[in-house]
Amino acid sequence: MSLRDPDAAPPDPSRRRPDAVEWLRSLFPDVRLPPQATDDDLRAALANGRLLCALLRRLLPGALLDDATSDNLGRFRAAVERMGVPSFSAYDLERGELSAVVTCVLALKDRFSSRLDEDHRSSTFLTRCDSEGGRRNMESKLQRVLSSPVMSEPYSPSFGAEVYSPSRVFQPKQGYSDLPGCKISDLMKSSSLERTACLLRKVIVEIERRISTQAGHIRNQNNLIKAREEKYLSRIRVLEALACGARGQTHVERDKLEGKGQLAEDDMARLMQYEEDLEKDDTVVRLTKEKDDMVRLWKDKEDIIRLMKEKEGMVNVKDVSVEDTQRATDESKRLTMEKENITKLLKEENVIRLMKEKEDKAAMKKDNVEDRKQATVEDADRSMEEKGDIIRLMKEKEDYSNTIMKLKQELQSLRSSHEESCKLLESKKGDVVKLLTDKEMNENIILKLKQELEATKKLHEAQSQQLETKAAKVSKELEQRIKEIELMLEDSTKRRIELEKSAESRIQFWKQKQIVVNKFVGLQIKNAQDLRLSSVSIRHEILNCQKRWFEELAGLGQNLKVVTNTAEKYHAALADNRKLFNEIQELKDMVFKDIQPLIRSVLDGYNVCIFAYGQTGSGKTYTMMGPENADEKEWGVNYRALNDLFNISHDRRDTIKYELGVQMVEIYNEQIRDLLGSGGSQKKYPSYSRPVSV
Ligand SMILES: Nc1ncnc2c1ncn2[C@@H]1O[C@H](COP(=O)(O)OP(=O)(O)OP(=O)(O)O)[C@@H](O)[C@H]1O
Repeated sequence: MSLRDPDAAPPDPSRRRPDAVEWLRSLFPDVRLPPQATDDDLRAALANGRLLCALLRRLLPGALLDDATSDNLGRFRAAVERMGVPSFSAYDLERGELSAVVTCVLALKDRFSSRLDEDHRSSTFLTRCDSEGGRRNMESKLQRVLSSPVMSEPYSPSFGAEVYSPSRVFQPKQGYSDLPGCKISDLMKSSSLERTACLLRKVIVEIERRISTQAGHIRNQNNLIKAREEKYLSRIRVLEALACGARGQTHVERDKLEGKGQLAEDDMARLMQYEEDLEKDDTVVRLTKEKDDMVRLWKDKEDIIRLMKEKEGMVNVKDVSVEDTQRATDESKRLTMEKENITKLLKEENVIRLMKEKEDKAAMKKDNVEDRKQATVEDADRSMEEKGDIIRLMKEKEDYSNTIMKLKQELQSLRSSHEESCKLLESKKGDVVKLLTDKEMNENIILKLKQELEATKKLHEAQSQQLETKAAKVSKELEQRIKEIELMLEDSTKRRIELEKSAESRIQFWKQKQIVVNKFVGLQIKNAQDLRLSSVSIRHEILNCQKRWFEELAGLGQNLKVVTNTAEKYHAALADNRKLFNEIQELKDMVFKDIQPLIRSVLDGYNVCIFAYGQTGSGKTYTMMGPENADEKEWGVNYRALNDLFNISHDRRDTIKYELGVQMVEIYNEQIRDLLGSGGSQKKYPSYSRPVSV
């Protein structure tokens, strides 16, 4: 913890923002913050709160407890408020004055800047000690220990020089003092439990060291107070002696004056007054007061010694409770009060004694006044000279009084400083009690860890025993296996020899077989050569055949060309025929007009025959019937003839009644077939020599 000199002058207000900016830049070199940053620059850098959170994480890992909140600024402000560092409002950072923010940053700097240096040294040490993956874990544990109340230094000027250094935590003591650094590193690497125990042991050592340092400080202060006390006691003794000497001398002078009886009445009265003044002089009172002061000093000393003893007792024995301390304090107060009462009584006794002495002296004075008057007159001249001596002594007395006043002031200042020391001791007492409770807690933790370590050790021993037995068993098995393997090796050697022998015989066999195969191969080569010759002749024959086939194919191609030409000619002829036939068909009304008188002669009783003749597909049926679904214009000769006959019979119906009958036959393959009769298709006529009537 950084300690600030309370007497140091406050920082220059104009330097506050640059100081804060410089510090932030030194901690976070990558942050976008120019050296001469303005308020706006600083506001922009700190606005989202990330830099502030990073700063707090760097200064005190684990300070940001409220991780559930996503508001970085809120987390930072809550953390600094918990730490007792002056905080600021969100408005200050957004739009308001930045002085509160700068104050907060500088307060953190004051508190943690020296710790950062130590952390740097600590991280260097840790890097040296442990380069494994567990180093981070170790660092975090160490940081937790460093940030615990046990390890935090009390904020006291007397401990300013005892700034905590993490490297001192690992400074071995007692059982580890003879271990080198690498050994400690090995210890730390050995296991996490041992490492934790080692770390806690070192923490305890550090706590003990601090307590002993505090005890040393208190002892030194006690010695200092004791030395001062002795010095002032000796001074008081000297002053007391001087005061007694001055009083005795005054008495002697007065006795001389009275004895001579040479002083006048007023001189006598002055002397009496002087004596009374002497009696009333506050020297005795002052001395008594100083004595009281001394008594108080003794009391304070005893308190300090008692506190020291209590603290040492607490440090060494560790079993003095707070209740015992309170009881001892009450006892001490009671003793002090009794002592004060005794001192008061003593003072009263002294006063009574002094008053008695004064009364005795006054009585003696009255008895001897007459004698003294005479003696005073005789010694009047000498008394004048001695009066000068008295004045000198009075001056000396005043000097002594001044000295006593100065000493008194010094005593007062000493007392105030002593009271401050007492207050400091009281505050330290609280710290020591806190340290002791922390120590007890740590001791409990260590005890638990020790127990765990013991349990782990036992488990480890049991496991190691199991492993040893297992290893012994495995070694036995391995020995047996080696023996078996040796036997197998012997067998394999024998087998190898046998195999070599059999291989030799087989080689002989294969050599003979090779000769036979060589002969067979020679024969096969010869056959292959013959086959090659025959294949050459066959190839020649195939080539000849191919040649012949190509010639035949060429002849066939020419024939095909002839056929194609013929077919083309045929198709052309067919088209010409069709053309001619169509021309003939166009002349078919014309045909019916030619045969119409012949057909009408049937009505006059004549037999008529219309006979179509031609090759197949030449259009005989078409000429006689016409096309299918033909209209009147397309009718063939038959339809036209019948239509004409029906029209004539219809025209002649008044005069002549005609009966018309139809018969259809087919002549095919020289057979006549009735097409309209039932089962006519089966009815065949033997010949068509008989005339057919239509
Ligand atoms: N003048 C024409 N105009 C159009 N098509 C025709 C003509 N003459 C014949 N045809 C057609 O030619 C084809 C053969 O004609 P059709 O049957 O009359 O010949 P066919 O001499 O009676 O044959 P078959 O002796 O084998 O009975 C038919 O499909 C017919 O329609």
